[in-house]
Formats: sequence, structure tokens, C-alpha cells
Amino acid sequence: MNVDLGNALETTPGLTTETLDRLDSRVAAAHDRIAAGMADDEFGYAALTLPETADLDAIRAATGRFDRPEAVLTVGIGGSALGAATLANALESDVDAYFLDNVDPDAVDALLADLPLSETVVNVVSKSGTTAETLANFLVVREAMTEAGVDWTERTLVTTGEEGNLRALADAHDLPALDVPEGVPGRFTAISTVGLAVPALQGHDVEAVLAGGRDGMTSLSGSLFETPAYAYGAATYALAERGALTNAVMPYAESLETFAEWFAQLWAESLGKDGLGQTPARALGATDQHSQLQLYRAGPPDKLVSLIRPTERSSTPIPETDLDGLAYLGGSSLADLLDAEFEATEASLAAAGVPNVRLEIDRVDERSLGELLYGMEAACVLYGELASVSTFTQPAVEWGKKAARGLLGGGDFEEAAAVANKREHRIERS
Ligand SMILES: O=P(O)(O)OC[C@H]1O[C@](O)(CO)[C@@H](O)[C@@H]1O
Repeated sequence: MNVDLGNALETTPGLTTETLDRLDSRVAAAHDRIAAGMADDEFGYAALTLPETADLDAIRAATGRFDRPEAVLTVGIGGSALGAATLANALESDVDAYFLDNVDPDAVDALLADLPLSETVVNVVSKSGTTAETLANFLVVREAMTEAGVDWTERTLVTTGEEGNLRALADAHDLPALDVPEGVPGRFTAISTVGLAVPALQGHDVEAVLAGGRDGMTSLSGSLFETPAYAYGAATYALAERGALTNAVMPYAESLETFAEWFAQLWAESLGKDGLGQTPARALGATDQHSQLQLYRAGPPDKLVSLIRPTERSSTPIPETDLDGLAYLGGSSLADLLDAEFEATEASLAAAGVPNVRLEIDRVDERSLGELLYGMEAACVLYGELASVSTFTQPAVEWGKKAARGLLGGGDFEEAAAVANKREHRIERS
């Protein structure tokens, strides 16, 4: 993974080379803190040692109990689904991967109606084992398997914490079970049992994902000028400090669209603390050049755009044409067009003084994805150190969970009472 900060200098908001030089001493101190946390396997910092500690043997043993399934259905939410989804949606496989990470009955019913349940592995993932959406969906999926005459105990893989509902279920039915990594928040578990079971079931080279993570791990140093991940973390932090409160993540590869969704949880849930943070906006190049780019370029000067692309991609030739005004496309390729649009968007933003950062990976394969995931995690941890926020907790998500649980009779929560006291000011169609 390489990072180019050139288009974040002298922009509005913007950095200068002096800013980066001044930041580098803070990056060195932050790296020392990060390295110490990694060495001591400290809560949260342990995420950055996963390329070395992830239990590949356990992943292979647990997933090896399933002969090549037609499909893998992951039942999980947030970090328990997005890492695996990023890898599955970026890589080609003849084993289809599906993700139930919401409780929309229409979507759940439609998916279950289509799935070959007898040839599907159900991969239920929850660190806590208490997440309502995940457990509710699992109960629905298990019922559907039973009604289809499928022995769910033969088709279910569990990934969970040491205790809780799923651990008890796995023990009671002798289900293959993987341990979520201790001391690692869910959004940081892509390069672990949590994120790697699905690609393993799909036949992908999970060892290469770990190797990519190790590439990122060995690149960590005490200087942003030697560590692309830290360069990105420091630059995004400094731009936020100067008013870039939105970070539009815009991969120029369909295969990285889910990566932007994974990044959004990582960035928002880690850095949105104490009135601080940087809103991750998900965009896709070239599609959003015909959509959100208008706002990025001509709206409030409160954004940076992170443009991501693989430097190698397949190339689909564009046939010669005599279409009026479009003859120039003939003989080039879709790759040429997409790369030209990437560079044009980059320059368009720069011309308008909008800061943008270029991130490039070699290609969309297991090793590059591992390095990209790791690099963004390291960038996020560094940003959190510089911002002095509690990167590895997410207390603000608990209020809503209690309210929903109270509304369903799952306990007496004052949050549920607050829902009942909603202030109303209805505007109704006459
Ligand atoms: O793996 P679990 O415990 O089901 O949690 C799923 C997700 O929910 C959260 O805890 C937020 O509610 C995320 O941090 C996490 O990734």
C-alpha cells in the first residue's frame, strides 16, 4: 500500500510540509505507545499483532469439516461481518458468500428462499453472543434449515467469545467453533478467525491475507515518512483538526466497495468520541463522479477525499466506434478509462482546493487486501493516539441497544421509556 499526500498540501483545509514535519515527532511518540501496546498484548493494540497471532490452524480445522459448500451464509453484524464481507466481495470464488447483517424481514425471507440450505454453511459470528440482530437471524435461519429437512448442527460454524449463547450452543451440539481474538474490538478482527473463515471456506489463500497483514506490520516505524499507514492516519487527523470533518472514501474498483463499508465502521466507531471524529462517507469511483462529486468539489470546505485504486487491473478493450464525439474511446480500454477518471477526479478536487489523498495497492488479491486492511487499522490507531480518544471502545452504541431491548420486553431500561416520551410534531398529507 502506498500513500500520496501531495494533493492534501496547500488546499482548504490543507497541510504543509512543515505541518507534516511537526507532526512527525508526535507520530514517533504515538508509535512508541502503539508498539508497547502490541508487545504487551494490550486491549485494542493486540489488533495490530493479529497477522502473527491469528490462529490459521484453527481456521483450517474448523472450516475443513465442511466439504466445498455451494454457499456460505454469514450471520453477524458490524465487525463480525464486514471484514469477511470485504474479502469475500473483493475476491472471485465459485462458493457464493451471503451476509445477513440486518433484520429486514423482506431481505431475510428472500435470501432464505433462494439459498440451497443443504449445501450452505451457516457461519454465525458474534463476539458477545448477545447481539439481538445476529441471534434473531440465527434463530430464523435455523428454523428455515429445520423446515427444509437440513440438520443445522451439520451445517453450522460458530465464531464467538469464551462465554455466551453461541459458545453454549457450540458446546451443547459439538459444533465446530472458532474463538474471536481476545482483547480485540470486533471492527479490528478482519485479519483473524472472524474475517478469515469465509475466505477459507471459499478456497481463498488466507495465508496470503496474513502475509499482507505482516507486510503492513513490518512497515510500522517511528516516522510517517517511512510508514504509509501512519502517513494516512496523521494526514487525516491533521486535516480533521483543520476542518475536514468528512472523509469520503472513494475506491475506484467495484471489488473494494464493501471495503469502504468496513472502513466506515472502523473510522466512525473508533474515532467518534468526545465530540471529535471524522465522518466516513462511502463513495465509489467512477460512479460517484456523477453523483456526490458535485458536493465534494463545490460544497462546504469540510471534506477530504480518499481515492483508492489498484495499480494493476484487468483491461477490457473498448471497440472502435464512429459514435459522434466518442471515437476517442475506441481502441482504449475500460481500465484506461477508469484510471483516467481517477486521475481526473484527483486533479479536479485539487484544482478546487479540496484535499485528497491517493492510496494505491498493487492489485485486488489476498495479499494486497491483507495489507490494505492492516494499513487502515494502523492508520486508525495512530489517528486515535494523536486525537487522544479511546479508540477501542464504543460506549455510544449501547443506549439504543437498551432502548430496543426494553421496547421488546427484554428488561426495564430507562432508554425504552425515553422512546415512549418522543416529542411529536407531525406533518401529515392533507
Ligand atoms: O460480535 P458482536 O458481539 O455480535 O458485536 C457486533 C458488533 O456490534 C458492536 O459491538 C456495536 O454494537 C460492534 O463493535 C461489533 O462489531
